[in-house]
Amino acid sequence: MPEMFQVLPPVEALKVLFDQLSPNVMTENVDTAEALDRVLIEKLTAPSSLPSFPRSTMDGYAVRAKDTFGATESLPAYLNVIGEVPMGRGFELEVGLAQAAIVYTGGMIPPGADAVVMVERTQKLDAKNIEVLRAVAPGENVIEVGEDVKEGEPLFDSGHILRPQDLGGLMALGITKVTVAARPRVAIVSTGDEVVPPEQTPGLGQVRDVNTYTIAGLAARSGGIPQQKGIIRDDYDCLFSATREALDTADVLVVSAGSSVSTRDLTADVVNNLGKPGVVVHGVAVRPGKPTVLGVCNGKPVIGLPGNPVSAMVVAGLFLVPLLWRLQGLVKPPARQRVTAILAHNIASVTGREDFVQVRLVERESELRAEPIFGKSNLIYTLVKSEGMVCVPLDSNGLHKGERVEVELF
Ligand SMILES: Nc1nc2c(c(=O)[nH]1)N[C@H]1C(S)=C(S)[C@@H](COP(=O)(O)OP(=O)(O)OC[C@H]3O[C@@H](n4cnc5c(N)ncnc54)[C@H](O)[C@@H]3O)O[C@H]1N2
Ligand code: MOO
Repeated sequence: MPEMFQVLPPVEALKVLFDQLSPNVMTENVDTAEALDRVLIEKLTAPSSLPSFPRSTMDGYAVRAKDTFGATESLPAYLNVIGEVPMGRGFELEVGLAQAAIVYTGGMIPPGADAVVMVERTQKLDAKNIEVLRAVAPGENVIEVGEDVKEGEPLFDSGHILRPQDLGGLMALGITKVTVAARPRVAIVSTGDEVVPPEQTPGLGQVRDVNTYTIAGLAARSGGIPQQKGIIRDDYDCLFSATREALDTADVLVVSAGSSVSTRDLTADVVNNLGKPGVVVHGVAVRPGKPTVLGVCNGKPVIGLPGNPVSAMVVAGLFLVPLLWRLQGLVKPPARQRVTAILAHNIASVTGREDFVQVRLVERESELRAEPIFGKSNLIYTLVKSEGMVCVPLDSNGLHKGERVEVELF
């Protein structure tokens, strides 16, 4: 039996892994239309101003503001209508003294005009003449050239994660292609003689594969492309050839189970033989998830997850998620949503270890309560029934009922 491992705090373990990786980020040029949630790897500035022509924000009449000064219902200004500004086209005529042009919302303000009177603030005298019942100030109801964004203005820094409104903003400027980080391909290999595919009815002593799917989900949410490589027997040669093949076409390898120290646990040996330097961390000061393997094989990161479903999910959250963002050029993963809640029960821990406890959030008397869902890490429905996790920090020996805690939401 091998020696029980030396555990490292999670932050240190992650640093050991990152220190072995190249800082280079793989990029690709993609259609902006397809770039939602991708990490931008270029600095973008506006190639032109928006809007590129002055636009009306109202349906009404484009006028020279000074021609309306002093106008009231009892003493209106009289203006001559010289035409109608068509939508999507320019307008030849200039609006001169005591003149107006019909304009619609979003239409171009014609030359000479500097404001728009809303149609309901006017009265039609005949086909060619109107009364203006209220004065407008210069610029009123007008969007100026560059009011949205000015030519040359910085838009996004490298490292920005593109949101729906960003895609719209880029398209408005005609930026139809962007350089983004390539999505890391994450090969997921599950091991275990007892693990069977979900579509199979488990025999005595067998369980359906859970981890492949929770890990694939986490990887996809972190910008990765999961590659599900199936279930491999607890046999060194089988696991070695399956993981070597998987690594050939992936950027990251995740092995579920076999990360502990029994004779059946092959992950560490396999990682040591897949490439240099092999295992860089075996054992992390975290519960659940202590028997974790982190390695690098010829430049590619490998994570050996403990097989218990809760442990696999916690460890993937601690290492796979930041790793995938780091491969996409982010030093830190985007902050997860958090809420503050009152802890409903004590959570025991010991110093020198981070504990992650799943909690259900319940609103009671307009206060949010975090109810820990205790259970063995071999379960999956403790995770399914919870909304987030509470972390008991390394230097704490527990959290007390009634304490305010931060809940990191799933
Ligand atoms: N003597 C010791 N035994 C164990 C220790 C220890 O320190 N000393 N640590 C325990 C802890 S903590 C964990 S976590 C597990 C880690 O085990 P392995 O990573 O080696 O994984 P297995 O033993 O193969 O599996 C553990 C458990 O998880 C189930 N499993 C595995 N794969 C899947 C899957 N894809 N979907 C669903 N469930 C899965 C498997 O059936 C086992 O029940 O070691 C403890 N033992
Ligand atoms: O670490 Mo095990 O992961 O506590 O269940």
